Amino acid sequence: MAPHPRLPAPPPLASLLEQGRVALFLDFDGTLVEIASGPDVIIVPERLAGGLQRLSDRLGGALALVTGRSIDNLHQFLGPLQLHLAGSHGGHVLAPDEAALREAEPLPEPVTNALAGFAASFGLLFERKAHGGALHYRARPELEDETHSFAIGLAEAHGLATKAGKCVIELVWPGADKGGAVDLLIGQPPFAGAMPVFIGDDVTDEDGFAACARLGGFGIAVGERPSTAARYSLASVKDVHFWLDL
Ligand SMILES: O=P(O)(O)OC[C@H]1O[C@H](O[C@H]2O[C@H](CO)[C@@H](O)[C@H](O)[C@H]2O)[C@H](O)[C@@H](O)[C@@H]1O
Repeated sequence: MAPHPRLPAPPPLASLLEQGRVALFLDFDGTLVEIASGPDVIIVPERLAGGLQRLSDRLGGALALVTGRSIDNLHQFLGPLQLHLAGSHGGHVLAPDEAALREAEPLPEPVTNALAGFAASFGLLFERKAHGGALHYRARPELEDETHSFAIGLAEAHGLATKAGKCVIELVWPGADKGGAVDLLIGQPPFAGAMPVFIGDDVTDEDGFAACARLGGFGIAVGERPSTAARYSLASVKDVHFWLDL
């Protein structure tokens, strides 16, 4: 992938750490693992979980994964993790000992049924999550507009919110966003006082970039998607792994 057209590469992590403590907030899909044709067929490097754990130790525990996936789903791919985890776009946040820092409810059943029904009718993939539900149209990109209209209408009818991403639109509870996860975690002991840095590839990561900038840190956008709130960029998942020394 070509380098980001507008944003420079970040300074090396080692040089940031020479200046003071750093807290890292890492998106998962498209940042730590390559985008694949569906949520269940991603390829997770064997060394990834161990590498994240070592990086967290290097940062004194100031590392969190902040993902749109549910935390259970993340565990299926990475195994048990002694890390802070924010799933469902920040709607559900756990400390390393699994104490809940933020909890969320499942979506109402009629909403889940409506999403599943729409997916079945149009040949889309419905991803059922603990605290949300996603319609994936990667296999039928021509249905983007129709899928978005349906999801937005359904969300409005039930007082819910939507999150749009790469070939996906999801229904979530209002207030779930990655910036909120950063705001919550930066008040926790391993993160407090450290410079926050958020790395992500998708639209939903912009809230995380903006929160870090507001808190004196910055965002790093991954890939070619133009970012409005990041200060730096890295071209690919491979470059993220290199920058993090995973
Ligand atoms: O916040 P993230 O960790 O980036 O999660 C965002 C969504 O990622 C997953 O969907 C995306 O990745 C899939 C696998 O590569 C891809 O097939 C899909 O098109 C992408 O949108 C995940 O399935 C969602 O639940 C996450 O919200």
